[in-house]
Amino acid sequence: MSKKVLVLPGDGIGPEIVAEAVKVLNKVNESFSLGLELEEGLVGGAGYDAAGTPLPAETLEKALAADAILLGAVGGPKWDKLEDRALRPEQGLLGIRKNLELFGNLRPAILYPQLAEASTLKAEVVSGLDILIVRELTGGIYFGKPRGIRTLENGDREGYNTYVYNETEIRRIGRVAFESAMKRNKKLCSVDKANVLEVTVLWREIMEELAPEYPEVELSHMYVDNAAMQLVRAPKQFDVIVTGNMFGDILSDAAAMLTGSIGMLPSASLDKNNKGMYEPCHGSAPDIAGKGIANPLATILSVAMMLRYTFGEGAAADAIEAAVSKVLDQGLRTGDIYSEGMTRVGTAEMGDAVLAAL
Ligand SMILES: NC(=O)C1=CN([C@@H]2O[C@H](COP(=O)(O)OP(=O)(O)OC[C@H]3O[C@@H](n4cnc5c(N)ncnc54)[C@H](O)[C@@H]3O)[C@@H](O)[C@H]2O)C=CC1
Ligand SMILES: CC(C)CC(=O)C(=O)O
Ligand SMILES: [Mg+2]
Repeated sequence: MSKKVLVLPGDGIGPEIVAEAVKVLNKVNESFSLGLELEEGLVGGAGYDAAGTPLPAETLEKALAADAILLGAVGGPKWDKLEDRALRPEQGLLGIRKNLELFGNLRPAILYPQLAEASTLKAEVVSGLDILIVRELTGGIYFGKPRGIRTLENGDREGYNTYVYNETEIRRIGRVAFESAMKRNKKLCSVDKANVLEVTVLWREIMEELAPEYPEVELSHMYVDNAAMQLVRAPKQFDVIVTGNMFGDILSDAAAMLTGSIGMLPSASLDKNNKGMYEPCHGSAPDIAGKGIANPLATILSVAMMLRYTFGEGAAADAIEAAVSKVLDQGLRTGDIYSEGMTRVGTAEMGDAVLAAL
């Protein structure tokens, strides 16, 4: 069986954090004899600069041929002035997600006990936090048509997007969420805005329709505004959350802070066969790019998810997660998770420490 990994560093801090994750991947590849073959590609602003498009044909070809993709992040101010939005770096990322049908986005928010001080919430509210946000990733308002900016007859300009989901899309992400809940604490909260948006009335109906197939799972529903509040009030009431593309994007950034930093949140974006793209939940962080201070742990933990979900290499994944825990035990902290008395380290030092802990 081929085991190809495509590495797409992208923009901003992307290349810095991916370099550390690749060191870790190479190390476990060797020590666990995983037989992975790595190759690199260009995406996002890097793709645009080299080939005039955020998703060069060669990158898409490599992505389709790969079993897994490791991505850093895309985008940044350098490309913000592009008038044609189809050429923005983010479209390269969305293009991969759509072309590869990576509809199932798993975003675990886990608080490492060593980081209780770094969480925005009090220790008693977050200790032991381990929740999973299941976000639909290839539909909803990020992809719905029509979309654009048009000029009306009166000369006013109008921006518009379409929030649409068909039942097939809802059912398949619903199944991912129910299956995840079955493997965890059998508690699933579906987040929507069914008091206002018909698309989420259908979302709620389909979740209810699926529920009898998973009688052990306790299904509840919550409006997204309340869910945002509950996440920062009492996050441990949740186990698995399932929601649409945009709500999941927003809620997962909020959940990140419960774990200390967005630099701690990994993700898996899976197709129906568990082929996947793995990336940190954060963006290209232009404000700290090039300074060597970004936290590489979300990307390193994304490698662990890749080994577990796509390659079924649980032991290698466990080893990476244990190594991350060990460096936190050693008191090493990048700036985003720093608290008094700890040792402040840069991106490469953190990566090297994980490598040594392996
Ligand atoms: N998956 C992707 O490639 C994503 C790309 N973006 C793009 O990234 C660019 C910047 O977007 P922002 O809204 O600023 O979000 P961002 O996630 O890049 O940054 C938000 C804040 O978090 C900090 N941060 C993020 N990752 C960090 C890390 N690993 N270590 C330490 N601090 C970290 C940043 O320094 C910044 O203060 C934009 O072009 C945006 O479109 C945004 C989100 C996801
Ligand atoms: C292009 C965006 C949808 C990326 C993002 O913010 C995310 O996936 O979390
Ligand atoms: Mg996001």
